Amino acid sequence: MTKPKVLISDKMDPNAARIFAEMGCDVDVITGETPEQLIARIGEYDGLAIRSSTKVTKEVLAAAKNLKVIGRAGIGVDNVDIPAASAQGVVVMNTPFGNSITTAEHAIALMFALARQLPEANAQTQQGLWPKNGFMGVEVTGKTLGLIGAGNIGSIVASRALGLRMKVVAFDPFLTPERAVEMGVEKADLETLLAKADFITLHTPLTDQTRNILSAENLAKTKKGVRIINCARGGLVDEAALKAGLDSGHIAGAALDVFQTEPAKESPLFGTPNFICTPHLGASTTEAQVNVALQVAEQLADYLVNGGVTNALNMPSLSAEEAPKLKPYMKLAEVLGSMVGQLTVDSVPRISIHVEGAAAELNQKPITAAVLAGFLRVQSDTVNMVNAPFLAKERGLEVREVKTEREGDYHTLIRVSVKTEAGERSVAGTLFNNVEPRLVEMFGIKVEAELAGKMMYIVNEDAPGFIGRIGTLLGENAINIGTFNLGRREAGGEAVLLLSVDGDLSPAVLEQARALPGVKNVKALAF
Ligand SMILES: NC(=O)C1=CN([C@@H]2O[C@H](COP(=O)(O)OP(=O)(O)OC[C@H]3O[C@@H](n4cnc5c(N)ncnc54)[C@H](O)[C@@H]3O)[C@@H](O)[C@H]2O)C=CC1
Ligand SMILES: O=C(O)CCC(=O)C(=O)O
Repeated sequence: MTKPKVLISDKMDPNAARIFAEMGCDVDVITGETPEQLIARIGEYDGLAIRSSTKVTKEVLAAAKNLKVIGRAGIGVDNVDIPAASAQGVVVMNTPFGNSITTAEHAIALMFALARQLPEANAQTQQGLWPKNGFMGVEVTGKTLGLIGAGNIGSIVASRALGLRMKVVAFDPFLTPERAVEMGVEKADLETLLAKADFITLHTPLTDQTRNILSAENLAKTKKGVRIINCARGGLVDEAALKAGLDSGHIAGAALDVFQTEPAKESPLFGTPNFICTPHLGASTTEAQVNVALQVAEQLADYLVNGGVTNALNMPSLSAEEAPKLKPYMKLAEVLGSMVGQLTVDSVPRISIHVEGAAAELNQKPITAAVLAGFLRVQSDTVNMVNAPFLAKERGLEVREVKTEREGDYHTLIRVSVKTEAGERSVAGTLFNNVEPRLVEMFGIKVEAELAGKMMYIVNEDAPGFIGRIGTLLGENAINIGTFNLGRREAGGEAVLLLSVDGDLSPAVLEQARALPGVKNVKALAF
Protein backbone atom coordinates (compact mmCIF):
# COMPACT_ATOMS: atom_id res chain seq x y z
CA MET A 1 0.00 0.00 0.00
CA THR A 2 1.38 3.46 -0.85
CA LYS A 3 1.96 5.69 2.14
CA PRO A 4 -0.28 8.74 2.55
CA LYS A 5 1.57 12.01 1.79
CA VAL A 6 1.31 14.90 4.22
CA LEU A 7 2.45 18.50 3.87
CA ILE A 8 3.26 20.63 6.92
CA SER A 9 2.96 24.14 5.52
CA ASP A 10 3.35 26.29 8.66
CA LYS A 11 6.07 26.49 11.28
CA MET A 12 5.31 23.63 13.65
CA ASP A 13 7.12 21.81 16.44
CA PRO A 14 9.33 19.08 14.86
CA ASN A 15 7.43 16.42 16.84
CA ALA A 16 4.68 16.68 14.21
CA ALA A 17 6.95 15.46 11.39
CA ARG A 18 8.32 12.71 13.64
CA ILE A 19 4.82 11.42 14.52
CA PHE A 20 3.69 11.46 10.90
CA ALA A 21 6.69 9.36 9.89
CA GLU A 22 6.24 6.96 12.83
CA MET A 23 2.57 6.49 11.97
CA GLY A 24 3.28 5.52 8.36
CA CYS A 25 3.00 8.78 6.40
CA ASP A 26 5.48 10.41 4.03
CA VAL A 27 5.87 13.97 5.23
CA ASP A 28 7.23 17.18 3.69
CA VAL A 29 7.80 20.34 5.72
CA ILE A 30 7.65 23.33 3.36
CA THR A 31 6.75 26.59 5.07
CA GLY A 32 6.47 30.22 3.99
CA GLU A 33 5.25 29.56 0.45
CA THR A 34 3.06 32.00 -1.48
CA PRO A 35 -0.54 30.96 -2.23
CA GLU A 36 0.51 30.29 -5.84
CA GLN A 37 3.32 27.99 -4.73
CA LEU A 38 0.96 26.11 -2.41
CA ILE A 39 -1.60 25.75 -5.21
CA ALA A 40 1.07 24.32 -7.50
CA ARG A 41 2.17 21.79 -4.87
CA ILE A 42 -0.98 20.76 -3.00
CA GLY A 43 -2.24 18.29 -5.61
CA GLU A 44 0.21 15.60 -4.49
CA TYR A 45 -0.87 15.51 -0.83
CA ASP A 46 -3.46 13.48 1.09
CA GLY A 47 -3.10 15.52 4.28
CA LEU A 48 -2.27 19.15 5.12
CA ALA A 49 -1.14 20.28 8.58
CA ILE A 50 -1.31 24.02 9.23
CA ARG A 51 -1.28 26.71 11.92
CA SER A 52 -2.69 30.14 11.08
CA SER A 53 -0.42 31.40 8.30
CA THR A 54 -1.56 29.03 5.55
CA LYS A 55 -4.86 30.17 4.08
CA VAL A 56 -6.78 27.21 2.75
CA THR A 57 -8.98 29.04 0.27
CA LYS A 58 -11.40 27.75 -2.39
CA GLU A 59 -8.59 28.11 -4.92
CA VAL A 60 -6.18 25.99 -2.84
CA LEU A 61 -8.89 23.37 -2.33
CA ALA A 62 -9.74 23.29 -6.03
CA ALA A 63 -6.12 22.33 -6.72
CA ALA A 64 -6.03 19.77 -3.90
CA LYS A 65 -7.23 16.82 -5.94
CA ASN A 66 -5.99 14.14 -3.52
CA LEU A 67 -6.57 15.98 -0.26
CA LYS A 68 -8.55 14.05 2.36
CA VAL A 69 -7.86 15.91 5.56
CA ILE A 70 -6.69 19.30 6.86
CA GLY A 71 -5.43 19.54 10.43
CA ARG A 72 -5.12 22.85 12.30
CA ALA A 73 -2.51 22.71 15.05
CA GLY A 74 -4.58 25.06 17.18
CA ILE A 75 -8.19 26.07 17.73
CA GLY A 76 -9.46 28.74 15.34
CA VAL A 77 -10.03 27.58 11.76
CA ASP A 78 -10.95 30.91 10.22
CA ASN A 79 -8.06 30.40 7.77
CA VAL A 80 -9.82 27.36 6.25
CA ASP A 81 -12.81 27.61 3.92
CA ILE A 82 -14.77 24.87 5.73
CA PRO A 83 -17.85 24.93 3.48
CA ALA A 84 -15.61 24.50 0.41
CA ALA A 85 -13.65 21.70 2.15
CA SER A 86 -16.90 19.98 3.16
CA ALA A 87 -18.31 20.26 -0.35
CA GLN A 88 -15.14 18.62 -1.61
CA GLY A 89 -15.28 15.86 1.01
CA VAL A 90 -12.18 17.01 2.89
CA VAL A 91 -12.24 16.52 6.67
CA VAL A 92 -11.17 19.56 8.70
CA MET A 93 -9.81 18.89 12.20
CA ASN A 94 -8.47 21.13 14.94
CA THR A 95 -6.85 20.50 18.31
CA PRO A 96 -9.35 22.14 20.64
CA PHE A 97 -7.52 21.86 23.96
CA GLY A 98 -3.75 21.79 23.32
CA ASN A 99 -3.18 25.53 23.60
CA SER A 100 -6.08 26.57 25.89
CA ILE A 101 -4.10 26.91 29.12
CA THR A 102 -1.36 28.82 27.36
CA THR A 103 -3.81 31.25 25.77
CA ALA A 104 -5.66 31.75 29.05
CA GLU A 105 -2.33 32.53 30.71
CA HIS A 106 -1.59 35.08 27.98
CA ALA A 107 -4.90 36.84 28.72
CA ILE A 108 -4.02 36.95 32.43
CA ALA A 109 -0.52 38.20 31.58
CA LEU A 110 -2.03 41.00 29.48
CA MET A 111 -4.46 41.84 32.29
CA PHE A 112 -1.53 42.35 34.70
CA ALA A 113 0.44 44.22 32.05
CA LEU A 114 -2.50 46.65 31.71
CA ALA A 115 -3.11 46.94 35.47
CA ARG A 116 0.50 47.92 36.11
CA GLN A 117 1.43 49.46 32.70
CA LEU A 118 4.37 47.07 32.57
CA PRO A 119 5.48 47.55 28.93
CA GLU A 120 5.69 51.34 29.20
CA ALA A 121 7.30 51.24 32.67
CA ASN A 122 9.85 48.78 31.33
CA ALA A 123 10.59 50.89 28.24
CA GLN A 124 11.03 54.13 30.22
CA THR A 125 13.16 52.48 32.88
CA GLN A 126 15.46 51.07 30.22
CA GLN A 127 15.69 54.53 28.66
CA GLY A 128 17.25 55.62 31.98
CA LEU A 129 14.24 57.72 33.04
CA TRP A 130 13.52 55.89 36.32
CA PRO A 131 9.86 57.00 36.15
CA LYS A 132 8.92 56.02 39.71
CA ASN A 133 6.09 58.52 39.95
CA GLY A 134 4.72 58.06 36.44
CA PHE A 135 2.97 54.74 36.91
CA MET A 136 0.16 54.32 39.38
CA GLY A 137 -1.40 50.91 38.80
CA VAL A 138 -4.56 49.20 40.03
CA GLU A 139 -4.96 45.98 42.02
CA VAL A 140 -6.93 43.19 40.42
CA THR A 141 -8.02 41.73 43.78
CA GLY A 142 -11.70 42.47 44.39
CA LYS A 143 -12.21 43.77 40.85
CA THR A 144 -14.80 42.39 38.45
CA LEU A 145 -13.67 40.52 35.35
CA GLY A 146 -16.21 40.44 32.54
CA LEU A 147 -15.79 37.25 30.55
CA ILE A 148 -17.30 37.24 27.07
CA GLY A 149 -17.26 33.58 26.04
CA ALA A 150 -17.03 30.92 28.72
CA GLY A 151 -15.81 27.93 26.72
CA ASN A 152 -12.48 26.13 27.14
CA ILE A 153 -10.23 29.17 27.36
CA GLY A 154 -12.79 31.43 29.04
CA SER A 155 -13.36 28.92 31.82
CA ILE A 156 -9.60 28.59 32.47
CA VAL A 157 -9.32 32.38 32.60
CA ALA A 158 -12.23 32.43 35.06
CA SER A 159 -10.56 29.87 37.33
CA ARG A 160 -7.29 31.85 37.34
CA ALA A 161 -9.16 35.12 37.99
CA LEU A 162 -11.05 33.57 40.91
CA GLY A 163 -7.68 32.44 42.27
CA LEU A 164 -6.62 36.08 42.11
CA ARG A 165 -9.69 36.92 44.24
CA MET A 166 -11.51 38.66 41.40
CA LYS A 167 -15.27 38.41 40.82
CA VAL A 168 -16.16 36.96 37.45
CA VAL A 169 -19.27 37.89 35.46
CA ALA A 170 -19.75 35.80 32.31
CA PHE A 171 -21.77 36.40 29.17
CA ASP A 172 -22.19 33.35 26.98
CA PRO A 173 -25.59 32.37 25.54
CA PHE A 174 -24.60 28.71 25.75
CA LEU A 175 -23.52 28.83 29.40
CA THR A 176 -26.03 26.91 31.54
CA PRO A 177 -26.85 28.19 35.04
CA GLU A 178 -25.49 24.88 36.45
CA ARG A 179 -22.17 25.29 34.64
CA ALA A 180 -21.93 28.92 35.83
CA VAL A 181 -22.36 27.71 39.42
CA GLU A 182 -19.77 24.98 38.87
CA MET A 183 -17.34 27.58 37.46
CA GLY A 184 -18.04 29.97 40.33
CA VAL A 185 -19.06 32.80 38.01
CA GLU A 186 -22.14 35.01 37.75
CA LYS A 187 -24.01 34.40 34.50
CA ALA A 188 -25.14 37.73 33.07
CA ASP A 189 -26.43 39.34 29.92
CA LEU A 190 -24.07 41.50 27.92
CA GLU A 191 -25.51 44.79 29.18
CA THR A 192 -24.96 43.78 32.81
CA LEU A 193 -21.44 42.62 32.09
CA LEU A 194 -20.58 45.88 30.32
CA ALA A 195 -21.95 47.90 33.21
CA LYS A 196 -20.18 45.91 35.93
CA ALA A 197 -16.76 44.91 34.61
CA ASP A 198 -13.48 46.58 35.55
CA PHE A 199 -11.67 44.32 33.08
CA ILE A 200 -13.27 42.68 30.04
CA THR A 201 -11.68 39.68 28.33
CA LEU A 202 -12.97 38.09 25.12
CA HIS A 203 -12.92 34.33 24.45
CA THR A 204 -15.38 33.62 21.66
CA PRO A 205 -14.86 32.60 18.06
CA LEU A 206 -15.48 35.24 15.40
CA THR A 207 -18.99 34.63 14.07
CA ASP A 208 -21.78 36.79 12.68
CA GLN A 209 -23.06 37.09 16.26
CA THR A 210 -19.73 37.98 17.86
CA ARG A 211 -18.30 40.24 15.15
CA ASN A 212 -17.94 43.72 16.68
CA ILE A 213 -19.42 42.51 19.96
CA LEU A 214 -17.46 45.36 21.52
CA SER A 215 -18.84 47.94 19.06
CA ALA A 216 -18.71 51.70 19.63
CA GLU A 217 -22.21 51.43 21.11
CA ASN A 218 -21.28 48.66 23.51
CA LEU A 219 -17.96 50.24 24.47
CA ALA A 220 -19.94 53.33 25.45
CA LYS A 221 -21.91 51.18 27.92
CA THR A 222 -18.78 50.08 29.79
CA LYS A 223 -17.69 51.48 33.13
CA LYS A 224 -15.36 54.49 32.93
CA GLY A 225 -11.83 53.19 33.49
CA VAL A 226 -12.50 49.75 32.02
CA ARG A 227 -9.55 47.73 30.67
CA ILE A 228 -10.08 45.43 27.68
CA ILE A 229 -8.19 42.31 26.63
CA ASN A 230 -8.66 40.40 23.38
CA CYS A 231 -6.74 37.16 22.95
CA ALA A 232 -9.44 35.51 20.83
CA ARG A 233 -9.97 36.92 17.36
CA GLY A 234 -9.54 40.28 15.65
CA GLY A 235 -12.91 41.65 14.63
CA LEU A 236 -14.53 41.10 18.03
CA VAL A 237 -13.62 44.65 19.03
CA ASP A 238 -14.18 47.74 16.87
CA GLU A 239 -10.59 48.97 16.66
CA ALA A 240 -11.50 52.57 15.71
CA ALA A 241 -13.96 52.83 18.62
CA LEU A 242 -11.34 51.32 20.93
CA LYS A 243 -8.84 54.00 19.87
CA ALA A 244 -11.48 56.73 20.46
CA GLY A 245 -12.27 55.30 23.90
CA LEU A 246 -8.57 55.24 24.85
CA ASP A 247 -8.04 58.78 23.53
CA SER A 248 -11.02 60.12 25.49
CA GLY A 249 -9.86 58.36 28.68
CA HIS A 250 -13.13 56.41 29.03
CA ILE A 251 -11.13 53.23 28.46
CA ALA A 252 -8.14 53.05 30.82
CA GLY A 253 -6.27 50.41 28.86
CA ALA A 254 -6.53 47.86 26.08
CA ALA A 255 -4.44 44.85 25.18
CA LEU A 256 -4.80 43.10 21.84
CA ASP A 257 -3.12 39.87 20.83
CA VAL A 258 -5.25 39.67 17.71
CA PHE A 259 -6.18 42.21 15.06
CA GLN A 260 -8.85 42.63 12.46
CA THR A 261 -6.16 42.40 9.76
CA GLU A 262 -3.15 40.20 10.42
CA PRO A 263 -0.27 40.50 10.27
CA ALA A 264 -0.96 43.97 11.72
CA LYS A 265 2.06 45.87 10.47
CA GLU A 266 0.34 49.21 11.03
CA SER A 267 -2.64 50.35 13.07
CA PRO A 268 -4.08 53.66 14.31
CA LEU A 269 -3.84 52.05 17.76
CA PHE A 270 -0.04 51.82 17.64
CA GLY A 271 1.48 54.46 19.90
CA THR A 272 -1.80 55.20 21.73
CA PRO A 273 -1.16 55.65 25.48
CA ASN A 274 -2.29 52.65 27.54
CA PHE A 275 -2.52 50.44 24.47
CA ILE A 276 -0.39 47.30 24.43
CA CYS A 277 -0.25 44.47 21.96
CA THR A 278 1.41 41.23 21.00
CA PRO A 279 1.62 39.63 17.53
CA HIS A 280 -0.92 36.80 17.98
CA LEU A 281 1.24 35.10 20.59
CA GLY A 282 -1.61 33.61 22.62
CA ALA A 283 -0.65 30.03 21.76
CA SER A 284 3.09 30.57 21.63
CA THR A 285 4.59 28.54 24.43
CA THR A 286 6.82 25.52 24.09
CA GLU A 287 4.28 23.40 25.93
CA ALA A 288 1.30 24.41 23.79
CA GLN A 289 3.19 24.05 20.54
CA VAL A 290 4.38 20.56 21.43
CA ASN A 291 0.81 19.63 22.47
CA VAL A 292 -0.85 20.85 19.27
CA ALA A 293 1.88 19.48 17.00
CA LEU A 294 1.63 16.00 18.54
CA GLN A 295 -2.15 16.08 18.49
CA VAL A 296 -2.54 17.28 14.94
CA ALA A 297 -0.07 14.71 13.61
CA GLU A 298 -1.71 11.87 15.57
CA GLN A 299 -5.20 12.87 14.42
CA LEU A 300 -4.29 13.30 10.74
CA ALA A 301 -2.22 10.13 10.54
CA ASP A 302 -4.92 8.17 12.39
CA TYR A 303 -7.47 9.31 9.82
CA LEU A 304 -5.25 8.64 6.81
CA VAL A 305 -3.98 5.27 8.05
CA ASN A 306 -6.83 3.84 10.19
CA GLY A 307 -9.92 5.91 9.35
CA GLY A 308 -10.21 7.26 12.94
CA VAL A 309 -11.86 10.69 13.10
CA THR A 310 -11.05 12.93 16.08
CA ASN A 311 -11.97 16.59 16.54
CA ALA A 312 -13.38 16.95 13.05
CA LEU A 313 -15.38 20.10 12.49
CA ASN A 314 -17.28 18.87 9.47
CA MET A 315 -18.00 15.23 10.22
CA PRO A 316 -18.91 13.07 13.22
CA SER A 317 -16.00 11.91 15.36
CA LEU A 318 -15.00 8.29 15.17
CA SER A 319 -12.35 7.04 17.55
CA ALA A 320 -9.67 4.61 16.38
CA GLU A 321 -11.40 2.11 18.70
CA GLU A 322 -14.85 2.76 17.20
CA ALA A 323 -13.65 2.83 13.58
CA PRO A 324 -13.07 -0.94 13.15
CA LYS A 325 -16.34 -1.75 15.00
CA LEU A 326 -18.33 0.64 12.83
CA LYS A 327 -16.64 -0.30 9.56
CA PRO A 328 -18.94 -3.25 8.59
CA TYR A 329 -22.02 -1.26 9.62
CA MET A 330 -20.88 1.66 7.51
CA LYS A 331 -20.31 -0.69 4.57
CA LEU A 332 -23.83 -2.10 5.04
CA ALA A 333 -25.24 1.42 5.39
CA GLU A 334 -23.48 2.56 2.24
CA VAL A 335 -24.66 -0.35 0.06
CA LEU A 336 -28.24 0.06 1.29
CA GLY A 337 -28.09 3.81 0.59
CA SER A 338 -26.60 3.06 -2.81
CA MET A 339 -29.32 0.50 -3.61
CA VAL A 340 -32.07 2.98 -2.75
CA GLY A 341 -30.29 5.71 -4.72
CA GLN A 342 -29.95 3.49 -7.79
CA LEU A 343 -33.54 2.28 -7.66
CA THR A 344 -35.25 5.61 -6.99
CA VAL A 345 -36.18 7.67 -10.01
CA ASP A 346 -38.55 10.14 -8.35
CA SER A 347 -37.38 13.07 -6.29
CA VAL A 348 -36.88 12.21 -2.63
CA PRO A 349 -37.77 14.83 -0.05
CA ARG A 350 -37.04 12.58 2.94
CA ILE A 351 -34.77 9.68 3.83
CA SER A 352 -35.07 7.78 7.12
CA ILE A 353 -32.36 5.61 8.62
CA HIS A 354 -33.53 3.18 11.24
CA VAL A 355 -30.95 1.18 13.22
CA GLU A 356 -31.99 -1.77 15.33
CA GLY A 357 -30.31 -4.17 17.78
CA ALA A 358 -26.47 -4.08 17.86
CA ALA A 359 -26.30 -1.15 15.41
CA ALA A 360 -28.34 0.94 17.85
CA GLU A 361 -25.54 0.70 20.41
CA LEU A 362 -23.13 2.46 18.05
CA ASN A 363 -22.57 6.07 17.10
CA GLN A 364 -25.35 6.62 14.52
CA LYS A 365 -23.89 9.69 12.82
CA PRO A 366 -21.26 7.82 10.76
CA ILE A 367 -23.92 5.25 9.77
CA THR A 368 -26.19 8.05 8.58
CA ALA A 369 -23.32 9.71 6.73
CA ALA A 370 -22.51 6.40 5.01
CA VAL A 371 -26.16 5.89 3.93
CA LEU A 372 -26.23 9.42 2.52
CA ALA A 373 -22.91 8.91 0.74
CA GLY A 374 -24.22 5.73 -0.91
CA PHE A 375 -27.54 7.37 -1.75
CA LEU A 376 -26.09 10.55 -3.24
CA ARG A 377 -23.18 8.93 -5.06
CA VAL A 378 -25.58 8.06 -7.86
CA GLN A 379 -25.71 11.79 -8.58
CA SER A 380 -21.97 12.47 -8.29
CA ASP A 381 -18.99 10.22 -7.79
CA THR A 382 -17.21 12.84 -5.69
CA VAL A 383 -19.65 12.28 -2.82
CA ASN A 384 -18.16 10.80 0.34
CA MET A 385 -19.06 10.57 4.02
CA VAL A 386 -17.77 14.08 4.70
CA ASN A 387 -19.68 15.98 2.05
CA ALA A 388 -22.80 13.76 1.91
CA PRO A 389 -24.62 15.31 4.94
CA PHE A 390 -23.66 18.75 3.65
CA LEU A 391 -25.00 17.97 0.14
CA ALA A 392 -28.17 16.43 1.58
CA LYS A 393 -28.83 19.66 3.46
CA GLU A 394 -28.01 21.77 0.42
CA ARG A 395 -30.51 19.76 -1.65
CA GLY A 396 -33.24 20.08 0.97
CA LEU A 397 -33.28 16.34 1.74
CA GLU A 398 -34.78 15.79 5.19
CA VAL A 399 -32.80 13.15 7.08
CA ARG A 400 -34.49 11.25 9.90
CA GLU A 401 -32.65 8.95 12.30
CA VAL A 402 -34.48 6.32 14.32
CA LYS A 403 -33.02 3.91 16.88
CA THR A 404 -34.55 0.74 18.35
CA GLU A 405 -32.28 -0.95 20.83
CA ARG A 406 -34.39 -4.12 21.01
CA GLU A 407 -33.46 -6.86 18.51
CA GLY A 408 -36.06 -7.93 15.91
CA ASP A 409 -35.66 -10.96 13.61
CA TYR A 410 -31.94 -10.19 13.27
CA HIS A 411 -29.32 -9.31 15.89
CA THR A 412 -28.83 -6.08 14.00
CA LEU A 413 -30.67 -4.32 11.20
CA ILE A 414 -30.32 -1.11 9.23
CA ARG A 415 -33.38 0.02 7.32
CA VAL A 416 -33.25 2.85 4.78
CA SER A 417 -36.60 4.30 3.74
CA VAL A 418 -37.27 7.02 1.24
CA LYS A 419 -40.38 9.05 0.75
CA THR A 420 -41.20 9.37 -2.95
CA GLU A 421 -44.25 10.34 -4.95
CA ALA A 422 -45.08 6.62 -5.14
CA GLY A 423 -45.06 6.37 -1.32
CA GLU A 424 -42.58 5.19 1.31
CA ARG A 425 -40.16 2.49 0.07
CA SER A 426 -37.53 0.77 2.14
CA VAL A 427 -34.67 -1.72 2.01
CA ALA A 428 -33.12 -3.40 5.03
CA GLY A 429 -29.95 -5.31 5.70
CA THR A 430 -28.03 -7.07 8.41
CA LEU A 431 -24.50 -8.32 9.05
CA PHE A 432 -23.73 -12.02 8.78
CA ASN A 433 -21.01 -13.11 11.21
CA ASN A 434 -20.97 -9.46 12.35
CA VAL A 435 -18.97 -8.47 9.27
CA GLU A 436 -20.69 -9.41 6.02
CA PRO A 437 -23.35 -6.95 4.80
CA ARG A 438 -26.50 -8.72 3.53
CA LEU A 439 -29.71 -7.36 2.12
CA VAL A 440 -32.65 -9.10 3.86
CA GLU A 441 -35.67 -7.16 2.65
CA MET A 442 -36.59 -4.83 -0.14
CA PHE A 443 -39.84 -2.98 -0.63
CA GLY A 444 -41.57 -5.27 1.86
CA ILE A 445 -40.37 -8.51 0.23
CA LYS A 446 -37.95 -10.78 2.08
CA VAL A 447 -34.96 -11.41 -0.15
CA GLU A 448 -31.47 -12.25 0.97
CA ALA A 449 -28.53 -11.10 -1.11
CA GLU A 450 -24.95 -9.94 -0.94
CA LEU A 451 -24.85 -6.53 -2.61
CA ALA A 452 -21.55 -6.53 -4.49
CA GLY A 453 -20.20 -6.01 -7.98
CA LYS A 454 -22.54 -5.89 -10.97
CA MET A 455 -26.10 -6.94 -10.34
CA MET A 456 -29.38 -7.24 -12.18
CA TYR A 457 -32.61 -6.35 -10.42
CA ILE A 458 -35.88 -7.63 -11.79
CA VAL A 459 -39.44 -7.26 -10.56
CA ASN A 460 -41.81 -9.75 -12.15
CA GLU A 461 -44.99 -11.72 -11.61
CA ASP A 462 -44.23 -14.99 -9.85
CA ALA A 463 -44.96 -17.60 -12.55
CA PRO A 464 -43.56 -21.00 -13.58
CA GLY A 465 -40.77 -20.91 -16.15
CA PHE A 466 -39.57 -17.36 -15.46
CA ILE A 467 -36.28 -18.33 -13.83
CA GLY A 468 -35.44 -20.59 -16.75
CA ARG A 469 -36.21 -17.83 -19.24
CA ILE A 470 -33.98 -15.27 -17.56
CA GLY A 471 -31.16 -17.85 -17.21
CA THR A 472 -31.42 -18.64 -20.92
CA LEU A 473 -31.44 -14.96 -21.89
CA LEU A 474 -28.26 -14.24 -19.92
CA GLY A 475 -26.61 -17.46 -21.16
CA GLU A 476 -27.36 -16.52 -24.79
CA ASN A 477 -25.68 -13.16 -24.14
CA ALA A 478 -22.63 -14.93 -22.62
CA ILE A 479 -23.28 -13.44 -19.18
CA ASN A 480 -22.35 -15.71 -16.32
CA ILE A 481 -24.57 -15.64 -13.21
CA GLY A 482 -22.65 -15.50 -9.91
CA THR A 483 -25.46 -15.52 -7.34
CA PHE A 484 -29.20 -15.85 -7.72
CA ASN A 485 -31.49 -14.40 -5.03
CA LEU A 486 -35.27 -14.61 -5.08
CA GLY A 487 -38.11 -13.27 -2.98
CA ARG A 488 -41.86 -12.86 -3.45
CA ARG A 489 -44.76 -11.21 -1.72
CA GLU A 490 -46.87 -14.35 -2.00
CA ALA A 491 -47.18 -17.34 -4.35
CA GLY A 492 -48.17 -15.96 -7.76
CA GLY A 493 -47.70 -12.35 -6.55
CA GLU A 494 -44.97 -9.78 -7.10
CA ALA A 495 -41.47 -11.26 -7.02
CA VAL A 496 -37.98 -9.76 -7.00
CA LEU A 497 -34.88 -11.30 -8.42
CA LEU A 498 -31.37 -10.07 -7.69
CA LEU A 499 -28.61 -11.63 -9.76
CA SER A 500 -24.93 -10.95 -9.52
CA VAL A 501 -23.33 -11.23 -12.93
CA ASP A 502 -19.80 -11.45 -14.25
CA GLY A 503 -20.28 -9.67 -17.58
CA ASP A 504 -21.56 -6.25 -18.53
CA LEU A 505 -25.31 -5.70 -18.65
CA SER A 506 -25.72 -3.78 -21.88
CA PRO A 507 -28.87 -1.69 -22.56
CA ALA A 508 -29.80 -4.32 -25.19
CA VAL A 509 -29.72 -7.14 -22.60
CA LEU A 510 -31.82 -5.08 -20.19
CA GLU A 511 -34.32 -4.39 -22.99
CA GLN A 512 -34.58 -8.12 -23.80
CA ALA A 513 -35.23 -8.83 -20.11
CA ARG A 514 -37.93 -6.15 -19.99
CA ALA A 515 -39.64 -7.85 -22.94
CA LEU A 516 -39.99 -11.18 -21.10
CA PRO A 517 -43.60 -12.02 -20.10
CA GLY A 518 -44.55 -10.86 -16.58
CA VAL A 519 -41.57 -8.50 -16.14
CA LYS A 520 -42.46 -5.18 -14.49
CA ASN A 521 -39.07 -3.57 -13.95
CA VAL A 522 -35.44 -4.28 -14.80
CA LYS A 523 -32.35 -2.36 -13.70
CA ALA A 524 -28.61 -2.83 -13.71
CA LEU A 525 -27.04 -2.09 -10.32
CA ALA A 526 -23.39 -1.66 -9.36
CA PHE A 527 -21.83 -1.76 -5.89
N1 LIG B 1 -4.67 34.25 20.52
C1 LIG B 1 -4.43 33.01 20.23
O1 LIG B 1 -3.32 32.65 19.86
C2 LIG B 1 -5.49 31.99 20.37
C3 LIG B 1 -6.81 32.32 20.16
N2 LIG B 1 -7.77 31.37 20.32
C4 LIG B 1 -9.15 31.76 20.08
O2 LIG B 1 -9.83 31.85 21.32
C5 LIG B 1 -11.23 31.70 21.08
C6 LIG B 1 -11.87 30.84 22.16
O3 LIG B 1 -11.36 29.54 22.11
P1 LIG B 1 -11.98 28.37 23.00
O4 LIG B 1 -12.26 28.85 24.35
O5 LIG B 1 -11.12 27.20 22.83
O6 LIG B 1 -13.34 28.13 22.23
P2 LIG B 1 -14.64 27.41 22.80
O7 LIG B 1 -15.41 27.01 21.62
O8 LIG B 1 -14.30 26.40 23.82
O9 LIG B 1 -15.41 28.60 23.52
C7 LIG B 1 -16.01 29.65 22.84
C8 LIG B 1 -17.17 30.10 23.68
O10 LIG B 1 -17.75 31.23 23.03
C9 LIG B 1 -19.14 31.15 23.27
N3 LIG B 1 -19.89 31.98 22.34
C10 LIG B 1 -20.26 31.69 21.08
N4 LIG B 1 -21.00 32.70 20.58
C11 LIG B 1 -21.08 33.63 21.55
C12 LIG B 1 -21.70 34.91 21.63
N5 LIG B 1 -22.40 35.39 20.60
N6 LIG B 1 -21.57 35.62 22.76
C13 LIG B 1 -20.87 35.12 23.82
N7 LIG B 1 -20.28 33.90 23.81
C14 LIG B 1 -20.37 33.18 22.68
C15 LIG B 1 -19.44 29.69 23.09
O11 LIG B 1 -20.67 29.33 23.69
C16 LIG B 1 -18.27 29.04 23.78
O12 LIG B 1 -18.56 28.75 25.13
C17 LIG B 1 -11.34 31.15 19.67
O13 LIG B 1 -11.71 32.20 18.79
C18 LIG B 1 -9.94 30.74 19.34
O14 LIG B 1 -9.70 30.77 17.96
C19 LIG B 1 -7.48 30.10 20.71
C20 LIG B 1 -6.19 29.74 20.93
C21 LIG B 1 -5.09 30.64 20.73
O1 LIG C 1 -1.12 28.87 15.94
C1 LIG C 1 -1.11 29.97 16.50
O2 LIG C 1 -0.10 30.54 16.90
C2 LIG C 1 -2.44 30.68 16.73
C3 LIG C 1 -3.34 29.91 17.61
C4 LIG C 1 -4.74 30.33 17.46
O3 LIG C 1 -5.08 31.44 17.20
C5 LIG C 1 -5.77 29.30 17.66
O4 LIG C 1 -5.41 28.18 18.05
O5 LIG C 1 -6.94 29.62 17.45
